[in-house]
This record gives sequence, C-alpha cells and structure tokens, in this order.
Amino acid sequence: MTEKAVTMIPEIELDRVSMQYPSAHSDVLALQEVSLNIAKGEFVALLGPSGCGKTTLLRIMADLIQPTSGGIKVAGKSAKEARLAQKYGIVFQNPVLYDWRKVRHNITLPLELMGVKKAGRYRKAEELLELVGLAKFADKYPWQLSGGMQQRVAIARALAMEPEILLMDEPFSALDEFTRERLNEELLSIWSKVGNTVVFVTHSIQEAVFLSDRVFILSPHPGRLSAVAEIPLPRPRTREMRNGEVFFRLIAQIRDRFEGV
Ligand SMILES: Nc1ncnc2c1ncn2[C@@H]1O[C@H](COP(=O)(O)OP(=O)(O)OP(=O)(O)O)[C@@H](O)[C@H]1O
Repeated sequence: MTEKAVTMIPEIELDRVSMQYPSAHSDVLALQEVSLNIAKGEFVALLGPSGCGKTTLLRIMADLIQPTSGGIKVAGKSAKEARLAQKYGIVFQNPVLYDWRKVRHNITLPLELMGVKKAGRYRKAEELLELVGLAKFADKYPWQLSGGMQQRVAIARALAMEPEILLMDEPFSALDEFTRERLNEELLSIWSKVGNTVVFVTHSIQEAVFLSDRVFILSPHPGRLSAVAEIPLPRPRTREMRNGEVFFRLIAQIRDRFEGV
C-alpha cells in the first residue's frame, strides 16, 4: 500500500478475495486472495492480460457477483448495502443504449426508475449532457451518434444518480486509438469536476498510466494481484505528457512486470 492511499479515506477494501467459477470439467480459480484498498476520490486501473480476473473483480466490487471467499467493504459497509444505496455507476465495454429512446431519455432512465419527477430528470440530463459535451445531441437517437459519442452517453447515464464510485469495464476498448485518447482526456476532465472514485478496467498499459493515480497489475491463472504501480504524473494530465520521458518510463516499468507472467 502506498503512503498516499494510507493517509486517505478507504472507499473500497478487499480482503483476500477469491473467486472460483464452477465448471463441468474443472473449476476455474478466477481470483486468488486479492487484497487491496482504493481511496475515496482515487482513480485506479485494474490492468492485466485477458483472463486475469479484471471483470470478475469489478463485478465483485459492484455486488453483481459474490466472491467464494474473502471480504469486501465499501465506505465501511457491505457491497450489497453500497449497491442498494446507489453508490455505483457502471459503464461497460458496450454502451448498451436503448435505440428507441433519444439521448436525453437514455440518460434520464435511471432517474425515471427511481421516480424522480420530469423537471428534475430533465434538469439533470441537461447538466450531464453539458458535462460530457453532448448538449447539442440531446434529441438525437443513439444510432445517430458515433461509437465515442455513444460511450459518452453511457458515462452520462452512469453519473445520473451521482454515484460515489464509477466502475468502468474496458469502456473505450472498442474505439479507434484517436477517439480513445480523446475520451481518456475527456474522462479525466469529467472526473476532475465530479470528484468520485473511479475503478477502470483495461488491458492497455498506456491507458492505465495516462488515467490513473495507481495501477493494480493482475496476473492470470489464477488471477492474482502481482504489483501496484504508483503513477507520479502531475494533474491535470495533458496530451503532451503522452510524449514525455516519464510516461514512457512508467510504461516500460509496468511492461517489465508482465515479463514472465
Ligand atoms: N461465469 C463464468 N463461469 C466460468 N468461468 C468464468 C466465468 N466468468 C469468467 N470466467 C473465467 O474466469 C477467468 C477470469 O475471467 P474475467 O472475465 O474476470 O477476466 P478478464 O481479465 O476480465 O478477461 P478479459 O480481459 O478477456 O475480459 C477466465 O478464465 C474466465 O474464463
């Protein structure tokens, strides 16, 4: 654990979390005794090759699945209590938007489900559309938008309930590199305004380094936490930093960690 995180309030605490999926042939040990703390307001990445248990870990944090053993606390409570208290916003790889609803109505959906009145829903949608830079597209349908814009709608929707924790599962991995880099910058700009805790799953070292305060490096078979890398790049992060020596050195250091994994 880094000094920085110790001095901050822990938001998510995992204590020796293991996950074994039953299988007809032999059970899959997707996670083995993963312990980690994420501080309130921190931006962390879960990084690792395919099959190392990143999505499983994120789903456990979101209380979508329960670990086989080990404990998880979110703001001192159980993950289930956190879920019921609407502490999470989740963004998946695929934006999962409703094509028959306008952008505005995709964003207001969680508010509708919570019984928020129309005026309140619309006010919030305006605010979020502004935040993600889509104010002009409120009345378009998702199929009229590019992939990157659709993912921004998904982010806005995930933020509708003002979640303390934003869980993102490879949200930009289906996008081209230019769009992905731009969305990385936009996400950081959004995060600097919202100030919530972000857990971001990726298998891109560059993306993890550019975005995060700390990178949790996972290794596969079974999924384990193999290292934690602190990212000392100052904030706000800028496009120029991608060409800097520090950025390249951090990438090389993390890549070295994967040697032999
Ligand atoms: N529902 C399930 N039933 C059985 N095995 C599963 C299930 N979900 C995941 N697994 C297995 O658990 C391991 C970890 O999977 P997980 O999807 O968490 O990894 P990941 O790091 O997110 O991979 P990727 O980057 O490919 O999405 C893999 O071996 C996977 O096949």
